[in-house]
Amino acid sequence: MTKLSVNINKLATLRNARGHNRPDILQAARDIERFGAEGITVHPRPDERHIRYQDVRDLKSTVTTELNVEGNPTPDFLALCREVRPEQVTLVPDAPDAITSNAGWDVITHRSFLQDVVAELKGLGARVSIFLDPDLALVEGAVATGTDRIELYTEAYARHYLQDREAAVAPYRATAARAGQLGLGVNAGHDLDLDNLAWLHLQLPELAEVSIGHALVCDALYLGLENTVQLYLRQLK
Ligand SMILES: CC(=O)[C@@H](O)[C@H](O)COP(=O)(O)O
Ligand SMILES: NCC(=O)COP(=O)(O)O
Repeated sequence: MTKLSVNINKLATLRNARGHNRPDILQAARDIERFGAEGITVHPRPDERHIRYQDVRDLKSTVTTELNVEGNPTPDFLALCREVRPEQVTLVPDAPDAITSNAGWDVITHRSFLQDVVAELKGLGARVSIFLDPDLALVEGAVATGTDRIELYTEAYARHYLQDREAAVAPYRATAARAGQLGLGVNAGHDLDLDNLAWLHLQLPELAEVSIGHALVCDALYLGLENTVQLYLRQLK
């Protein structure tokens, strides 16, 4: 079974557009869980342009499924993880000014750094996942960090899906299969949507979790949040 973790960054973007608390992202997280999602994902960025560090603290006592906190393990981010102890931490090598995540880890170059970070986070009780490009050559490097899971960066899959879905998914299928053989769990995320999700799910039997935000929140503007969460869940059946 593949779990759906809803990324609520874009609800915080909307809230931050005014100085008030509308939409209330804590209430939204509760509702998203009530509508059937199995996790809530947030990606606090250093400029706090959407999710704020205080949101992560507040979400920890609100979320009853699993809180997945994504980010680059800077000293501030690690201090937040020590305080909040999320169920899952997804390490993403973002530059502070990145518009959105745009690459997975170079797990070879950063092996020793990642080993230290993964060990500390696991010591806090978190499951750790490492954001990774779909590249077979990287899987053993990911194993060497001690991570529990990888999160496959699906931007390229989403970009090529409509042209040739078989070619688009092939590197993901191979990378997920290798990860599974080596004992790593497999998550996926970035630009997944109602068009491309079912095919990825069908082709990757290892897929434990998808985290989806941007497209899901856009769809919710037209379809409503409850209906949208359920439509995404249906793609994972
Ligand atoms: C890690 C990842 O794939 C990202 O998609 C991220 O969580 C989204 O962040 P933004 O909402 O800031 O684009
Ligand atoms: N880890 C990916 C994520 O949380 C959401 O990415 P996106 O759906 O906003 O592109």
